[in-house]
Amino acid sequence: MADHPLVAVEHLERAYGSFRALRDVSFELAQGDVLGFLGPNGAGKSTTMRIITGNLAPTAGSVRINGVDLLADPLSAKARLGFLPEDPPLYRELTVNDYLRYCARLNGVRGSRLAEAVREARQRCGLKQMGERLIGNLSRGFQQRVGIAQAIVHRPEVVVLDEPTIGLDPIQVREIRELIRELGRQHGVILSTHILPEVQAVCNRVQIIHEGRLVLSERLDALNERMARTSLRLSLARPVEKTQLSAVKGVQRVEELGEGEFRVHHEPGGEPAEALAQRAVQEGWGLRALVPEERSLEQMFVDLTLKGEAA
Ligand SMILES: Nc1ncnc2c1ncn2[C@@H]1O[C@H](COP(=O)(O)OP(=O)(O)OP(=O)(O)O)[C@@H](O)[C@H]1O
Repeated sequence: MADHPLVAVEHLERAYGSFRALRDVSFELAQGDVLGFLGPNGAGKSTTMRIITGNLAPTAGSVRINGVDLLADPLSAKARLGFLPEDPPLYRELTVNDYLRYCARLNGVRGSRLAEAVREARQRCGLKQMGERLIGNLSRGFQQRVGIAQAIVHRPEVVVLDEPTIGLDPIQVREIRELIRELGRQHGVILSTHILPEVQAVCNRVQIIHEGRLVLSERLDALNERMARTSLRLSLARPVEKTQLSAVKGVQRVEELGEGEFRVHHEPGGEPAEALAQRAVQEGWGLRALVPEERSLEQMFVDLTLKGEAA
């Protein structure tokens, strides 16, 4: 089944009564992908995650997990999936080993494979020494590791993580992010989060959902390239016409921001900063500042979800 995408979502729709929470959502996840799934509150992230993990039926559309249709063959499709919900279903009164054994059995791991599966999940999640500890006595960070261990104990091809670093301290956040990167080497990972730097730290793809529609789905390296500098912020002490600035070599377009402030747009890589500085000195424009501007993921998120701009 190596030729299938790990996850293939096609034309997903979900209505709650007359409200359309998802509209024609389609995307794929490939082996090695760590996909950051972003969206403002109420955009449809949880609905999508619940459908993909087989916990909610779509109104229309299909989901295939490594080629297996989730609706037609849910048991087989779900065996290929691991899920860490926002509130992991941990049994505080069980030891880590007992809990992981229980989860492995629920996912069809039996017999001699059981002990090996639990040992491997513990090892991969940094819980090697924690097997006999009660879950209720572990720190929040270690409990989160147990939550991730239960998601991978049956060696699924796809791991879905919902807000995995919420409520952790900065050191624990770093450790869990490192673990997610590590998971990406052996599984396809879908990571739902509100934390944009988290996406930049661990994901190779990013997807933004807004009002039930995907408004961005892109590789992070391509997105970073697109967000690379394409404008300069220029501040001048004396009055200057926009046309004088547009005439400088390399300038594509000029926005007047008021009080001697301008945004000067240019081609990626074709920065006209030097030419502008020279002209400002020659013409006595009173150059106060000339600073490259970068579009951040946060800026793009705001543009797409607040202002409804195209990316
Ligand atoms: N059972 C339900 N009945 C009616 N409307 C619902 C139901 N579940 C979700 N919705 C609505 O569907 C939309 C999408 O909800 P969803 O929980 O998927 O959003 P989300 O992106 O996960 O938001 P958040 O980040 O706040 O969890 C929201 O407008 C929500 O109010």
